[in-house]
Amino acid sequence: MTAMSLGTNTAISLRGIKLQHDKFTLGPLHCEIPRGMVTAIVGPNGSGKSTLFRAILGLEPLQSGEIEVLGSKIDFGEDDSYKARIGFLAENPHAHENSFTADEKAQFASHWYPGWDWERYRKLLRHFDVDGSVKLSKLSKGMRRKVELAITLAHDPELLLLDEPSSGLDPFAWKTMLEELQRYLEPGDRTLILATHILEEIRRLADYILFLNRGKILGLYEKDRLLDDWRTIVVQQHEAKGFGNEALQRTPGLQGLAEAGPGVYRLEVNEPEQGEAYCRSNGFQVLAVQRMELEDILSCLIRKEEAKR
Ligand SMILES: Nc1ncnc2c1ncn2[C@@H]1O[C@H](COP(=O)(O)OP(=O)(O)OP(=O)(O)O)[C@@H](O)[C@H]1O
Repeated sequence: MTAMSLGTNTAISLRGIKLQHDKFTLGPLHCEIPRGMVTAIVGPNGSGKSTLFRAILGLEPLQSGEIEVLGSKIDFGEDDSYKARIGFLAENPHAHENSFTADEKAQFASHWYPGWDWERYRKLLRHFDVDGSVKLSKLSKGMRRKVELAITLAHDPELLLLDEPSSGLDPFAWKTMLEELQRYLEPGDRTLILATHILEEIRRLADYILFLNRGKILGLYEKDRLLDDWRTIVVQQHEAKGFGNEALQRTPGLQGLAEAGPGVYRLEVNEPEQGEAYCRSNGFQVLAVQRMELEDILSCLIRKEEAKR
């Protein structure tokens, strides 16, 4: 680990990191994940979200590049004291912990984390409605998830990394989880990074969306900006001009274009005002303009990326 070199507004800096697993390559990734914010890591199955978490925790040797977390440069297998400031919830429970009860696992964690707070742990278990004296192997998947969440939150980490936190949770437990995460974020200086497929989680929690596809970062987007900027515009060509969409290919901010009927086109744009004005001034009547849902924006980004392959 080396001295502080990160800007105070950065929680994690990925500087050209690259690693390889058989046929899967993660990276090279360049990105600064903001501090004091919630970043959702979003991407299709197998895009590398869990691998990225493991790399951030120094559990994956890098082929190249470097990672800085909360001001500490990670040296694989070296000093890992920075981890006491992090809470990590893995995607799957660890089988070697099956014979422990939740309280026994918490006891173990309490020695490791200086900020451990038994009162907070017990409150979280009560709120999640789970019994800490039951062996982890005897708990249902969702119950065990709740225990793991309580243990991850009990030391009030500066940086919280959650890999698909709601996996297995029923809708009531999911709501409790959101409440607890919102409570965790209340002081305003906590950084939460979560990998998730649940769009409602992203809508409710995320400030930023880090979009991964096939081991590459497609972008780090400010969520509100993404939702404000992306629109679908449906246009119809004036008959006198004849059919053809060549002019539409040059629409400002064009991200996607499809024919929706004879002379009718559906555009996806991220410069809505300029895009609409351009269509009007190029012989198209604007039939509809609509904000896009997050899932449509994300699938458009993937389509664009796949088209490059
Ligand atoms: N230890 C490993 N050895 C070999 N391949 C691995 C290993 N870990 C991950 N992979 C491969 O790396 C790729 C990325 O996996 P990863 O679990 O990071 O994706 P993910 O985005 O978290 O997926 P999901 O959304 O399904 O959880 C996959 O192709 C996976 O098979």
